[in-house]
Amino acid sequence: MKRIVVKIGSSSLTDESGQLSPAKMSRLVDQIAELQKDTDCQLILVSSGAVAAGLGRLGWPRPYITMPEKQAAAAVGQGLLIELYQKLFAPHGIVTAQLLLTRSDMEDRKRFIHTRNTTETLLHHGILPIVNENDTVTVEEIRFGDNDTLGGLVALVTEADLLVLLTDIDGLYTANPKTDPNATRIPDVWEITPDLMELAGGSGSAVGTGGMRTKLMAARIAVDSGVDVVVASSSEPDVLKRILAGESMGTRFHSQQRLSSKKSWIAYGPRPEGRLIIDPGAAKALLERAGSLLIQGIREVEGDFQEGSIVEMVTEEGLLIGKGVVSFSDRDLRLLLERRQMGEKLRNIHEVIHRNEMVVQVQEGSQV
Ligand SMILES: Nc1ncnc2c1ncn2[C@@H]1O[C@H](COP(=O)(O)OP(=O)(O)O)[C@@H](O)[C@H]1O
Ligand SMILES: N[C@@H](CCC(=O)OP(=O)(O)O)C(=O)O
Repeated sequence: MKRIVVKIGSSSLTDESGQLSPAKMSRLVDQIAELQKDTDCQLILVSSGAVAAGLGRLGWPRPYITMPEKQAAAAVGQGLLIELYQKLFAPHGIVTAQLLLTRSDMEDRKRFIHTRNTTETLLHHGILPIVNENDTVTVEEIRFGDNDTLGGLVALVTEADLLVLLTDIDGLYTANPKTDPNATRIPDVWEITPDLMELAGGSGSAVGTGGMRTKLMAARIAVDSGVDVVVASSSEPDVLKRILAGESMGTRFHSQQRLSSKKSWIAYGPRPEGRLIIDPGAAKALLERAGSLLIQGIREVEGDFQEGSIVEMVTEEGLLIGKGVVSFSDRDLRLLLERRQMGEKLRNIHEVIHRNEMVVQVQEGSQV
């Protein structure tokens, strides 16, 4: 059984006037329904379009709206979006479910697991989850900000096999083809390097958010979690079926390894609440011997955090070595460092971050 997350961008769901396009949506719905019925695939849809649908219905001009107006438009539009999906999926006998998530649902381990359990239950009963950001309640601190990142995290939560980002362009190009006519498509990506990130620009349409840049960020989350990613054009006939049949379409980002679900969550779920400055010996043990972080390797403690919080491990030169679940609060760690300074050996203190609870970054953005 294959599990596929399909993310559809606003431009693929709306017409030139910015309103939801039933014609575009039904073409995509028919493909998803066909896959769900005729293959052994489980599908999860991440759909944008709430803001566009709301603005379209209300007739508000996009360039002049405030954040509360955008959120109000999303509240109107999300209802319209789901109503239309339900109407289009019903003739196929498919029941849909709406999941509205915020960043904090991914940061909190319990809420992350509840999201996973709910999704599993829906899939088990053959119900199609349709996910969007809960735009109405999100303030900057708890926003994903774009649905590409949300798609990457949904692929991580659901331990998907494939993430398909459907958009208005047939993949990643060497430059934004809307501004550079010499740009050529890149069919395969084996490593998302900083140079590749440089190629990706912002959105090319009035309704899109993030452009190719956020698609690459989403691809990084997914490939690090062992999920292949395809960026392809939503208007290509039978695009989903052809991708699943192995046809080379758009740009495929190949995953190299599969981190455990817990490690993927540590890497991309929560924001770190503090930093541990570690010495060169500890950095070497983490990078070369996959060791745990011991109290002896810590030089300094920064931030306010509790046992169980996620913290970063950084060298004195500022190089980020990794992230992990810390076993002590910042207060207790500071106390232990003071006691060490006073000559105590601290031999009976167990790991500050256990190796099973950490993700080590050998270079920016890649984990082992
Ligand atoms: N290097 C690039 N290759 C392809 N597209 C790019 C590139 N840089 C920027 N883009 C832009 O990204 C857009 C797709 O992203 P976006 O507008 O956010 O769509 P969506 O609403 O589907 O998420 C393309 O239409 C294109 O203008
Ligand atoms: N949550 C927003 C989507 C924001 C977004 O990322 O849009 P897009 O770049 O079109 O995928 C909405 O439903 O309008």
